[in-house]
Amino acid sequence: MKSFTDSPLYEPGRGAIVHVERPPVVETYQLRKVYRTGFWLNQKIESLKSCTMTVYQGETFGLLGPNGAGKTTLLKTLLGIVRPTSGRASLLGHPIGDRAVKQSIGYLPENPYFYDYLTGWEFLEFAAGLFEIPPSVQRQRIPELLELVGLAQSAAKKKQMRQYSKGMLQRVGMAQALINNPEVVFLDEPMSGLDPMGRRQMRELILSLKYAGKTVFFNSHVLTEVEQICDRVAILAKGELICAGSLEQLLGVNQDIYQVKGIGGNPDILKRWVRDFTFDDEGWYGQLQGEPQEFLATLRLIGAQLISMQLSRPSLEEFFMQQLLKRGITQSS
Ligand SMILES: Nc1ncnc2c1ncn2[C@@H]1O[C@H](COP(=O)(O)OP(=O)(O)OP(=O)(O)O)[C@@H](O)[C@H]1O
Repeated sequence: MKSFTDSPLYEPGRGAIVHVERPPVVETYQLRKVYRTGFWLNQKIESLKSCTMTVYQGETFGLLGPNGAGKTTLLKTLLGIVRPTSGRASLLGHPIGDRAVKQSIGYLPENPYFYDYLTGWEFLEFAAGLFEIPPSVQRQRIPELLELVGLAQSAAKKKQMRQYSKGMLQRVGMAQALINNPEVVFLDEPMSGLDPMGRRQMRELILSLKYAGKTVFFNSHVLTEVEQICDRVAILAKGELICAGSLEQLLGVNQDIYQVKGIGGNPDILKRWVRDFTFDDEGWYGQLQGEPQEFLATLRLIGAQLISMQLSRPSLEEFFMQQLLKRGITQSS
């Protein structure tokens, strides 16, 4: 597979240059963050190294990377929670940290702290109060949001949050991130701790935000979900942005390799045509080696039936692992 870094769209250190007509919402230029730790603050941890990237309006953008890559640091820097050591960044055209922008952004932290003794409803009223949303608007918006995130009104009104499951807390957190009807939503590991059904609902919710024209920027380890919902992704490793682009740009479509699946026929003949030939109750499958037309003619001759034949491309997970291995990263920190 051709690496994205070989493509003309890629400039080392600058990530992808994608010509999109939409205005940029997030822009960073050589952003760097060094944490100082230790008793004398004499130990340095370089969490972000010269990070330059752009996220455009209306995009669903996924930031990927192993543990300790610097994803949360980047998100917190954009939100003005962490001060960059050097470099520049802007959010909705304003320098990061500008208070005027905070009205237009929503944020779901990775490990949110909720007030245990408040009900979900009371917590949302509290969050709405921070944005000075009038009570009449709150009365309409809170039930709408609860419905959107799939949390029952009765649970939100009656139960204190210390009695909530991880999934319920994540839903309240998401409702809180949307309370001000933000233009840009930052989600740090939104799928974490959710069961398959919860992940699916979160995925649908993120897609509904995208269709509503919001820009969604999220960090995730769940690459299969990212592959299904993101317009563009970037990979961060050891504080460095190693690539960024749309899934087509990063994964490409390998024109030569077809994944084939079928039933029947003589396995000995099929093995000559199908690499990694595998056979189970549902039939046989593998990668076609040879001319598709000749293969189809052979199938007719041996009485086999083709179920599917698709151009293959690596999954995002395979691409992700390749990129890390290329840089000698075999373990997360
Ligand atoms: N407040 C801090 N003080 C010192 N070091 C920090 C601080 N916050 C993060 N770090 C370090 O910076 C590096 C990047 O951490 P960060 O949390 O940004 O990574 P991450 O990609 O979000 O990881 P994860 O996927 O595990 O959440 C790590 O080595 C971490 O230990």
